[in-house]
This record gives sequence, C-alpha cells and structure tokens, in this order.
Amino acid sequence: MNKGVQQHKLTEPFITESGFTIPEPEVAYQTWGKLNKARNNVVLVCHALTGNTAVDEWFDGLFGPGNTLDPERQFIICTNSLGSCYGTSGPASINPETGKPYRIDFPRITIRDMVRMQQRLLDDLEIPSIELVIGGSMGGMQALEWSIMDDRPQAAVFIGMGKAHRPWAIGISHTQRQAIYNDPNWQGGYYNPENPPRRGLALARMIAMISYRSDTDYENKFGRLSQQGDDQDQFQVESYLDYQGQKLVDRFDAVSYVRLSQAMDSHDIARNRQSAEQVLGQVDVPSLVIGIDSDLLYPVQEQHELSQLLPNARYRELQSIHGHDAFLMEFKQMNDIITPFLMETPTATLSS
Ligand SMILES: CC(=O)SCCNC(=O)CCNC(=O)[C@H](O)C(C)(C)COP(=O)(O)OP(=O)(O)OC[C@H]1O[C@@H](n2cnc3c(N)ncnc32)[C@H](O)[C@@H]1OP(=O)(O)O
Ligand SMILES: N[C@@H](CCO)C(=O)O
Repeated sequence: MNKGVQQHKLTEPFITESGFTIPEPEVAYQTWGKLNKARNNVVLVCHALTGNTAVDEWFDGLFGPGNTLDPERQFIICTNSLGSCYGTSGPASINPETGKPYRIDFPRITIRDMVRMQQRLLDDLEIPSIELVIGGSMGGMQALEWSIMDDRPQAAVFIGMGKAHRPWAIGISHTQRQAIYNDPNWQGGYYNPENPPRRGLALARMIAMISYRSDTDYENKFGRLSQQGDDQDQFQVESYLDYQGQKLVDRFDAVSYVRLSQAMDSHDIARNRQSAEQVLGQVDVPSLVIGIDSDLLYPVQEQHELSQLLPNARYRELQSIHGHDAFLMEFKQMNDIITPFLMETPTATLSS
C-alpha cells in the first residue's frame, strides 16, 4: 500500500446496481492540500483501469503552482475505484461471510457503482461541492457519471472516452478477458491463490498495450530491431510487450481486471435512463472534453460527439504519437489546455 493512503470504512453496507450487498465496504483514498473553510476547493481525480490513488505519481506533470492540480490552493482527492485491488472493496477483499477473499464471487459492478461509492466517501467527509472532477479513460467515465448523478461538480474534464463503451472497445476488452479465462490456472475464477492466472493476465495487458499506443509510437521506439530473448532473438516490441505483461502481473489482480473491464463495458450514460441527448442535454456543468488525435481505442469522434451533446462543453485535442495513453504522458499540453478552461470557469475558489 502506498504511503499516504487512508482507509475509510463506510458505516452502511453498499448495494451494487446488480443487487449484491457488500456488508463492510471500504474505500482507500489519498489527498493533497487542505480543505478550505467553505469546503469548496475540492478536486476529485478519477483513475484509469489499473491506476491507484497515487495521482502525484501517474499525473505528476499536472501538479504544481499554476498547473491543473495545485495543492497550494486545492484539496485534491483520489479514491481507489470499487472493484480495484489497491485498498477499496474488490475481488481481493475479504468476504466477511467466508473469511476468504471474494475473488470471482465479487459481483459485476458498473461505473455508476464506482461513483456511488465515491459519493458515500465524500458525504462522510462532508464535502458539499467539487470545484473540478477530472479523469481519463475509465476515470473519464466516472467523471461523466458524476456530472450526471450529482450536483456537486462545478467543472468537469473528460479525457479519452465517450458517452458509451462502443463495440470496438468492448471487443478489445472481451479479448483480454478471454485471455484470462483461457489460462489453465483460471479454473472458472476459482483458482488456487498460489497459482493465479499469470499468463492470462499478462496476455490481457499485452493486448491492451497495443490498443493504448499507436503504430507511430511503436515504429519510433522499436522499428524492426531485435534483441536477445530467453531462448532466441526476438523483436524489441515482443520483449517490450512481454515486459509490460509481467509488470502488470506483479502488481494487479486478475479478477479485478475482469470486473473493472466489465464495468467499463457497462458504461453507457443512456442505460436505464432517457436518450443520450436528453441525459447529456441536462448537464449544465462547464465541461472540457479532450480527445487524443492518435487514440485507437476511443477515437476522437467519440469526444467530438460528447462535447456536442453537452450544452456547456468545449472540445480540445492532444496532438501526440502515444495513442490513448497520451493522457498519462502529455502533461504540458494538458496543463496548457486545462488551466485556461479553469481560469474561465466561474468556480468558487478560482475566481475568488
Ligand atoms: C503500484 C503501481 O505502481 S500502480 C502504477 C500506477 N499505474 C497507473 O496509474 C497506470 C497508468 N500508467 C501507465 O499506464 C503507464 O505507466 C504510462 C502510460 C504512464 C507509462 O507507461 P510506461 O510503461 O512507463 O512507458 P513505456 O511504454 O515507455 O515503457 C517503459 C518500460 O518498458 C521497458 N522497455 C522499453 N523497451 C523495452 C524492451 N525492448 N524490452 C523490454 N522492456 C522494455 C522500459 O525499461 C521501461 O521499464 P520500467 O517501466 O520498469 O521503467
Ligand atoms: N494505461 C491505463 C489504461 C488506459 O486508460 C492504465 O493502465 O490504467
């Protein structure tokens, strides 16, 4: 667990959209800066699929005076998402009924469940207003649901996602889950904890890493260069993907990966509501929708569409060879785009 992570036990059980009760829900979170007297200088950052609460590590370039995240002025908070494996209730948490980790018995969850869990934490922390909610990818899906489900956000930034997970992204998620299910160690999700489905999870990450980057990025990084592998010469890109797969296996839980990717597939702001036009048409929060010109997973048409459906939104684009993951890398461009938006947004603490 990262230094600075706080564990918060919710007083009431948490019931998922699917009707499953988590009797002793916990939320892990981290904060930076101080809450002001009016308690309205809160910036809620929502992390992506395999992220954790350490915003200062994976959004480090957004921190600093005059940047998007400024702990001198803001109270920045990030919770580990429901279903993840960095401290918030998820498949690796202990099921009080059995005394063992839930694993595959942890239910399917949705992006809205994640938001409802965060709402409960912010209620307990007595936070009445959110100056800014921001996130990319799965984090952007949560930020968007926040702006629909809660009237606390005063401004919102959505990066690299759209109003719903489209079949292209669902298909890529499905392929990754199949890689996990097809690992002989998976055993329908009831695997021996000593023998988790490492190869399946590694393969899932490799597939994902192709969808997160771009042809130009890989061409520039690797070309057709080879290097010595375990038993033979291999292309550098092969070695890189093997490495990335292993790196995730060393830090992530396979069932969390399955449940979080299913949650992303559930993302559809129109689900069990009115049409997307009607739902988004009612969101009057000043919003910035950021696309990435090389994003293969969530192409910029999705962010254009979102910005057009939100009445108070503007669209900006990152120019990057890095593909979808650019939102975790192109910090200068992001600050240059986001800080003017914040300056023009009449939120309580920025304009005072
Ligand atoms: C507990 C935790 O740490 S959680 C960390 C939080 N993680 C997140 O929030 C997820 C979001 N982060 C990410 O997705 C990524 O870290 C990103 C997008 C920010 C950056 O991606 P990276 O993987 O660091 O960058 P990149 O694609 O250039 O890969 C660099 C790594 O590949 C390795 N690599 C590069 N070329 C090769 C090769 N040919 N063969 C083998 N390995 C290679 C590098 O040595 C480097 O290794 P390191 O990560 O151990 O330093
Ligand atoms: N690279 C991100 C996922 C892309 O949104 C992560 O590992 O969380």
